Amino acid sequence: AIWSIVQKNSYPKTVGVAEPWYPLIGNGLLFLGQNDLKKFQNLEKIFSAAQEDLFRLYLGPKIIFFTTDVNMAQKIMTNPICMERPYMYDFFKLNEGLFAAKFHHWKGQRKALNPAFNMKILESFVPIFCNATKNMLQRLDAIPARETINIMEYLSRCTLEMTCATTFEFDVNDFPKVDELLDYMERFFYYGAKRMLKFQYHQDFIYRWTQDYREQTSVRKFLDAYGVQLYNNAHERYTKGLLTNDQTEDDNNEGFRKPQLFVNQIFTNTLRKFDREEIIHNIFTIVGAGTDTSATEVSYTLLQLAMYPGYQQKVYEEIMDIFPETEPHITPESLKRLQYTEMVLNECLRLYPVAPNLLRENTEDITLCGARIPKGSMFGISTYSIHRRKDIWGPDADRFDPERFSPKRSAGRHPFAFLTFSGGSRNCVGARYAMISMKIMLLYLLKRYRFKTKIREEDMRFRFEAVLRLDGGHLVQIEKRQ
Ligand code: HEM
Repeated sequence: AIWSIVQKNSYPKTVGVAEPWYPLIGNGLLFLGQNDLKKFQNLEKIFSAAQEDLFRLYLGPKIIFFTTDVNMAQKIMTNPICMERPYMYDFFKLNEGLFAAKFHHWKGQRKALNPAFNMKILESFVPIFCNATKNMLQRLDAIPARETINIMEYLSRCTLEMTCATTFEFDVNDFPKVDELLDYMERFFYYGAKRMLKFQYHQDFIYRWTQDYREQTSVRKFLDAYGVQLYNNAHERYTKGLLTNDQTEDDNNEGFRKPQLFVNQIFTNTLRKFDREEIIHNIFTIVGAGTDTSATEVSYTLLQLAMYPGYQQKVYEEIMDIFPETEPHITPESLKRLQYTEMVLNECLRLYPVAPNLLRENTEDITLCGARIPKGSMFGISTYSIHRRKDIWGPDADRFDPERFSPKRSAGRHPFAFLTFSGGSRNCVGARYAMISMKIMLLYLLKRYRFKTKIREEDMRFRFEAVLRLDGGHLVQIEKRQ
């Protein structure tokens, strides 16, 4: 107890402390015994009350130096000595993949995999995105009129189909238990995020005795068996010379490029050799990072449009104006013309950032706000709070207003004011992939249906999970357009 008091007072006042704070447990009372809803609310209360650019949150003896300030966020996220992933990312057990990898490991991987998300490759994915969306429409068509559905369930199945098909040419519709697979993936990430806020579970030797550990392990076993099967299959194709990195156009089909699947990129990478473990972890990373995220953001967007029929009509009119055909010709270029739709999407990405908090670690001592912070410390950037700062977004920052992203109002905005895809070189590698696929989903969905909801913006409550989860789900009714 004495040591924790000494530790608390060893920093200057410029680096505040979240309250309530107690010796030994630090800010633990904000989370101990609280449900996921309350945990989220308590964190947000602290963040919105923060006066200092940098303040400390104590999970027991562990400190996280949090910020809700854009300049501080930029300082941390662009500093090469703050690119490390803290130990908490180990809880996801994907350390050999891009998302959770330690800095020395990550650097070479990221350089080698950046080209796997270039525009030419993304363009070759467009038919896959369209097909997955059309399959979703078929499932939605079967829903009786005026029935309330959680649209997220349909969207996550659709994005799983997209990520599996673009990662390793796997059609999830051939898999007899797709819903089980989705459920397992969601649960796997859920346990990782839950463990982050349970500091008493941070030590492996304690966690190993918990029910959560047993459940996370059984979920992982299921997913691992699956990952190994996929790896073996891809490896066999690779040894037979069937995985190539060929990006030339198909002679018989003008303008058509064979989709350059992620697995091809990784097996045939000329910049770096990936071993078996790295390939399996990266496959899980891409499918994991690309499925729930895009589905969540499109769900929030549809819900928001259902709340505001005027905005929905405006997006619909833009879509019909640019893509009036039943079978529109879609390219990343033509999607760029959906400017109002993009403003709406960005506004939803601002209000509902899928990762409400980002974490980093420093590999060398650093001085911030006059305090010397030793290497190996943890930093937290609250994107959710930055996105709702009234000094940046105006007094109505909590309100949905797509005009905030008009070119005029965006001009001069701080580059770290909008962090849904994170910032600095450890940002989201799939951001363009996500934007293209999300626009395609919105395009088809809004062309076909009108969305309605009984949910009101002020009633929305969030749960602390791996992604920003809406309590009660994204409940909407769909009405087929004539
Ligand atoms: C709307 C959709 C998405 C959002 C909001 C989003 C957001 C993010 C964020 C915030 C991070 C950084 C986390 C951090 O700094 O700690 C991240 C990392 C990452 N994302 Fe995304 N993401 C989305 C879609 C995707 C998609 C579709 C893919 C792949 C197909 C993807 C792949 C990744 C990967 C591999 C990383 C780790 C990057 C690295 O550490 O180098 N994401 N994403």
